[in-house]
Amino acid sequence: MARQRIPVVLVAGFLGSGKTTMLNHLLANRQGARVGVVVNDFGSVNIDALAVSGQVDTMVSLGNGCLCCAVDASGLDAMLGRLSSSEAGIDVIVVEASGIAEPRDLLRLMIASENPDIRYGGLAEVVDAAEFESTRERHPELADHLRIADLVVVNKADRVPAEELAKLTATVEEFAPGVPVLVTDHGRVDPELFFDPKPRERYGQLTFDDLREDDHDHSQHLHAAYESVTFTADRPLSPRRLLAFLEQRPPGLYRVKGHVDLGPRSRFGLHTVGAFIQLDRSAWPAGRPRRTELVLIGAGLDTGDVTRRLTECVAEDDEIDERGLLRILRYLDEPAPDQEEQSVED
Ligand SMILES: Nc1nc2c(ncn2[C@@H]2O[C@H](COP(=O)(O)OP(=O)(O)OP(=O)(O)O)[C@@H](O)[C@H]2O)c(=O)[nH]1
Repeated sequence: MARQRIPVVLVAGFLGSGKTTMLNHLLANRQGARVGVVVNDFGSVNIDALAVSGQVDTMVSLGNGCLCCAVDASGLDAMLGRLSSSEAGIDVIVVEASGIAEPRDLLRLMIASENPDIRYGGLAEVVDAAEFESTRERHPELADHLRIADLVVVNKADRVPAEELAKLTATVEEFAPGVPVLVTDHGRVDPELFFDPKPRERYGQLTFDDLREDDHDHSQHLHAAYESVTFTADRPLSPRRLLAFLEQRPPGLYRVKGHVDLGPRSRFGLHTVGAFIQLDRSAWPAGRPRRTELVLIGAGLDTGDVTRRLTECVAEDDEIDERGLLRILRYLDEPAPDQEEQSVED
């Protein structure tokens, strides 16, 4: 069985854009998922850590200094190592970048990590709608940040008239073509964009969440809308066409999760966040039908178009496209040669 890797979500944005507010919203609405948090704070007063410490399950602070100044990934890796250990029982890790951290450096640190228990869960860039123009003037690198984001959260929509907001959103989309943009206030984005809520355990001991039930912030349950598409196919997909779909993803597509049938070998788990694609290989569970089952999530998605494009990925014949398979296997997480022998043949 393939390991369940823990997604690591990066939350970036300039000072005061609403990162901590969004983090608090995610924590308050985590619906049973256990969230680990890494806060990259500055100075001696750990304000961000204090703001979230009331709700978080496991808190690891980076202490003084800027994460992006670290020469290698060892600092972050150690933090992620502690949070991803099986004893911690964490389902998702959120790294809140400091208001002056370079998201690109953070992303590099994350991707360079050799921790086998985690996977990249996406970079959300939080933008202050009310301060967008002035931030852009002071920090021209904002355009760069938007481009590398997997999801842009335009926050503080309550502080800007609708017309201005529409103009601003169009500017963001110009900077970051194809990147989904969610407009919200007080960081109210749906946690499902980042992690999967867990069904609450009803038997046995009370869970940590049951004990903390009263802490849940019911006033913040509204959140910015997104679309999702479920796609299933009983015939294998063409690896070549699926790869083309993933590499030229439909505008607004943020996340893909599920598993795909690419011909008579293994079952491929598929996770994508923005442009990041990861496959892992496992055997088909006994007694379960071999079929592709995917959930696709995005903002501003043309759901009909997504379904149509995926339907076109279904292979026309039973011939195995070995070359196409090789190309898509570039995204395989563990291309260990001996796995070939372990795969289940029809
Ligand atoms: N009106 C309004 N205020 C907001 C919204 N989101 C956050 N705020 C406020 O904006 C201020 C900054 O929010 P934070 O969440 O601390 O921002 P941050 O990005 O974590 O800030 P740094 O850690 O300094 O980079 C706080 O006073 C929030 O209460 C919003 O949507 N609307």
